[in-house]
Amino acid sequence: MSTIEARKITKRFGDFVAVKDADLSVAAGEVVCLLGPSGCGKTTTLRMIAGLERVTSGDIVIGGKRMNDLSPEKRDIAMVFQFYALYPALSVGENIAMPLHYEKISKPDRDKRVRRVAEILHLTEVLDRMPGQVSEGEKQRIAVARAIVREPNCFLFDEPLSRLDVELRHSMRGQIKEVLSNLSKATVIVTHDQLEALTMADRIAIMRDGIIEQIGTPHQVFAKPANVFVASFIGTPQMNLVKGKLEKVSGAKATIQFGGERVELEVNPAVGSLKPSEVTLGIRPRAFTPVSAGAKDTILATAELIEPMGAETLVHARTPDESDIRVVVPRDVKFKIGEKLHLRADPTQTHIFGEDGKAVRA
Ligand SMILES: Nc1ncnc2c1ncn2[C@@H]1O[C@H](COP(=O)(O)OP(=O)(O)OP(=O)(O)O)[C@@H](O)[C@H]1O
Repeated sequence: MSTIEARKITKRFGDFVAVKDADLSVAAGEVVCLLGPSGCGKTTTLRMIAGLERVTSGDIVIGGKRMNDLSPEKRDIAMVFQFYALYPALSVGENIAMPLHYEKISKPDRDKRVRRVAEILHLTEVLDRMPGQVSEGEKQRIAVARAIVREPNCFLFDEPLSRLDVELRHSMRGQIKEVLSNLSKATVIVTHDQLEALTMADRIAIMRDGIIEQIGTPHQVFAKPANVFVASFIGTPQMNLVKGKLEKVSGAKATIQFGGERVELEVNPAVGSLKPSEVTLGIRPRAFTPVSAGAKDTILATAELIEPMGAETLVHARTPDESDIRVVVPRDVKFKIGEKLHLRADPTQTHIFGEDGKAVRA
């Protein structure tokens, strides 16, 4: 059974808490990405699962077995690091076969396994070459081939693509995802690149300051961020997060003072339980529709900077109370700098966060 469970794992370095009470459960065949800013504890979490770092408290359970006291080689996992070192004096095929030397496998079986993973990773053509004679993308695939050739219980990847250029990273994401989905193993990938997480993960665990803030599918963390941090971290351009004052809620309509205006917005019913208070409104840049002047319940803003982005245009605008907002419109919607925008926010993409920063949801 290929599963990974971290149960309330904590890691202290002296007085410093690098990871706090992290719960993570990865099913067989599932890819979970640990995503978060630098220093949030992603690598430490991965190293605790691998056994390269002891947990201060909590349990690591792999394949249903508690692993806390087992060394990395006894955990039946394969790790792929950012800096994969290939043996320069060995051929690609010999590099891939390396992990099998420690196992009792006959030479014909070993060759068969190397050929099979080489086929999966499209390396058959380069098996006889030396590492100096292959491209960076091929080197990365060799590192992955070396990890999967042993057929371990699960995989751990630490920033596997960060050394590759943008184009190669893009194609490798798809290739690694495809290989992993055919292997039915539990996999954890550490990354600080949200695009990598959104494209490769079945679920994403978003970390900040040693704490897992939210775990969910890429769609869940994007469409229903649990708090202001997740909302600000996921999505490009970043979600607009502006302070507002909730004045009253009646049914599905809330009256909110925001951007120098008093607007009535459609909200989810849970907002009805809030007392009048300071709130943070979260509106994705693509959730605004420009409407004509005089339309009701719109947000007024002045265009300050216009950035063409190909099929769309990013407009940086400022509300009368000096909040900066980003608005993305199709390329054919033209604005001039200094022009007044009247914006309607899509209620299904308008999030309300309470004073504690947590999303208010039904
Ligand atoms: N051996 C150690 N001793 C003391 N502090 C450490 C040690 N290893 C990590 N830390 C600290 O723990 C925190 C989490 O580090 P970690 O490497 O897990 O972060 P990360 O999210 O992987 O960051 P990055 O994306 O920059 O690699 C950091 O503040 C780091 O300085």
